[in-house]
Amino acid sequence: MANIVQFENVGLRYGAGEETLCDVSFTLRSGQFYFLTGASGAGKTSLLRLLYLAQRPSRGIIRLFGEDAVILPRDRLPGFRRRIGVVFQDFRLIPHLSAADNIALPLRVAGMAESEIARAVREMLAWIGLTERAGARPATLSGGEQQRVAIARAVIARPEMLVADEPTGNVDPVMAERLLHLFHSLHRLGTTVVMATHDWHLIDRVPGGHRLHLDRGRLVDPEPVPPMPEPPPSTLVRSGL
Ligand SMILES: Nc1ncnc2c1ncn2[C@@H]1O[C@H](COP(=O)(O)OP(=O)(O)OP(=O)(O)O)[C@@H](O)[C@H]1O
Repeated sequence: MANIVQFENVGLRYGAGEETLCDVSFTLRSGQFYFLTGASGAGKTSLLRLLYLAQRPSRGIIRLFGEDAVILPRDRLPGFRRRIGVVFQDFRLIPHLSAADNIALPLRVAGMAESEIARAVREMLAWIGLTERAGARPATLSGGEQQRVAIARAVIARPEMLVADEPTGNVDPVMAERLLHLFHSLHRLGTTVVMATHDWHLIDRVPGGHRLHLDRGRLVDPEPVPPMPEPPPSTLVRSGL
């Protein structure tokens, strides 16, 4: 199995002061599912930004698709970025475009014929269960619906790697489960998935999934996933249990 990403002693410093990421080294293998965990402020978004080439490291080596990504000339960045689908924490859907046009965006940028785009978008809308909302603007969609549109846009051009920053952060547990199912189905098709999450219990839902854990900017051995908390006693009384 090929290595798709290699970080060696990567450090990232924003301005002066402490490094936000320090001596981060890991390898991601093609076709695997990775969870990136860590407390708020541990550096998850920063690490993902290095991964999808939105940010260069302050030091260290990053190899992406077998090439040195740190010294990659600027004109080769777009080609590399097209191989990576990104689901942003805040969705970043274009407000004046419909759900269908948001999803179509990567294919339009790539210059695909409109008839092919229409077919691919139809398939994507069906896959995310939003066929009926094809013409809706993002502001009229629920958080979970916007999230699914963002996922469809990230994967429509069949990226080799999908990077998602807290994709289940703003949705209820049922929607979180559905979104995870979408990611899992992509993983089964061979896409490498990297998902930052606070939701430790999602990790149990992906058999064979790997975990990278950040603690204040350093990758450390993850502690075991804590058991699901008991409901507060008042709910038990109310439900007569
Ligand atoms: N552009 C930036 N300029 C300066 N500092 C930044 C910048 N982006 C992030 N930081 C700082 O880097 C640290 C790590 O932030 P980051 O967003 O990577 O953490 P995170 O683990 O993703 O947090 P969360 O779970 O809350 O999203 C924080 O202290 C943050 O304030």
